[in-house]
Amino acid sequence: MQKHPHHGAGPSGLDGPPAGHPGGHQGGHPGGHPGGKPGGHPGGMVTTLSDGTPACKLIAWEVTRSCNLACKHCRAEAHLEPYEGELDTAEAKALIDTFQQVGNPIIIFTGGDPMMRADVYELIRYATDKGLRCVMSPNGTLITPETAQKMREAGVQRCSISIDGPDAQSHDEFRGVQGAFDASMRGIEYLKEAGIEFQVNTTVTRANLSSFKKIFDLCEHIGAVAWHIFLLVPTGRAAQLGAEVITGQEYEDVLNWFYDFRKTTNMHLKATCAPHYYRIMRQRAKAEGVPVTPENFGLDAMTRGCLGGTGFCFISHVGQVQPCGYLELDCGNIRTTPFPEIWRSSKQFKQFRTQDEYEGKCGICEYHKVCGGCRARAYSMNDNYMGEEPLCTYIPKLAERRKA
Ligand code: HEM
Ligand SMILES: C[C@H]1O[C@@H](n2cnc3c(N)ncnc32)[C@H](O)[C@@H]1O
Ligand code: MET
Ligand code: SF4
Repeated sequence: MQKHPHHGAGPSGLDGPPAGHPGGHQGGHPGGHPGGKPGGHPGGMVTTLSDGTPACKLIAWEVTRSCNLACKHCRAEAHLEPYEGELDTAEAKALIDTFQQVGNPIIIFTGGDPMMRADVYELIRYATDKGLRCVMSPNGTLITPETAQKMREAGVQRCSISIDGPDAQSHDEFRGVQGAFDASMRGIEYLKEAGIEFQVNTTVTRANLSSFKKIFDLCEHIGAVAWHIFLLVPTGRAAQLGAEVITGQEYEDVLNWFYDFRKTTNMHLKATCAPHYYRIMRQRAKAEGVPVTPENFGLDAMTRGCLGGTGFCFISHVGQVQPCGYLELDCGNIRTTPFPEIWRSSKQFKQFRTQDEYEGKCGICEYHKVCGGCRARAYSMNDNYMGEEPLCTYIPKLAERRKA
């Protein structure tokens, strides 16, 4: 394997991508991507609604905010006690009834811990019966053989389990509860026994930067079908974690490592909240003379960095629609405005769909269409959700020309 010239020695002791190439590639991985996974997701082909609005491909729905963990970085500042004003079963079903008016999105039943909501299996069954692809993101500690079976019967297609350190000590320290790592690993075994596939989600911070490869190895070892990395957004409890935000250069390095890792594995690797990965992927592919086509890069060739408001949205525990969970922007509430109307007409969503509305570098960048910058970081770090991505080191061609 050829190492990228600028990334031969990674940050904080990263020691390079794993050797060998077991034929892994992003292409035909049977992962649950919006946009048409092989043999699944019928709505994947819908790209535009009849009025020209982009179709919604993925919805993260916070069915409850309650959670038994106390992660240091939690955007939701989730706690165990029940929250006031969560949607009841009838409201939740009425919301599900509206989803297919905006496409045929994958529904991520998230939280909090979605297992804290007693009727979650009933809701998933209801959505599955309508033909929606349903996935779930429990933290894994509460899964038992019985609940794994309930998930299976409800039609859950995949679970994400967050792992933020390569071992119990580092993971438990970050997630705020002793024993969380072992409990999540046990939960994963129960999922496997029930025949439910799982992916690992990892938030990259200064604390786990040097363990990046170890976490990758762990994901392979335990049999994850995918590894999704999230880059810390300093919001919620993470607003106090400024020192955990890595630098723009470290960020470039991590994403270059990520690009190299994908050549060595059958896991599907996806960078979420790291929109400039899609720029880096193109820069690297160009340097290697590899065209960015679905044959070579699978669905990564067709998606974009930040999907907030363009192909993705978040619905909070009380029905507030947001571009994503990390950006608490009130784009409308499903209790007062039908969800499809918010998707089509919210002022902020329309802004996200128009390059001229973007400010700073992101507004003039030639990679805009494939990146978009993290709107949540622009807001949490610089108070301007249309501002430039604070952690991008790239200087757009137009900016360079203007300087010259
Ligand atoms: C199939 C199983 C999947 C699970 C269980 C899962 C889980 C999650 C969870 C829990 C979140 C965060 C929601 C929140 O709390 O704010 C999330 C966010 C996200 N996921 Fe996934 N995901 C899955 C697949 C995918 C796929 C296939 C994609 C697509 C390309 C995707 C793209 C995203 C995006 C764009 C976000 C939003 C990040 C942001 O808020 O900026 N996910 N996912
Ligand atoms: C869906 C994923 O989002 C992660 N997550 C929770 N809070 C934050 C934050 N402030 N920044 C980035 N990721 C976060 C969870 O740890 C989970 O892995
Ligand atoms: N609790 C789940 C996790 O940590 C999903 C939501 S995180 C705000 O993965
Ligand atoms: S990040 Fe997820 S698991 Fe951790 S406290 Fe928040 S909701 Fe719970």
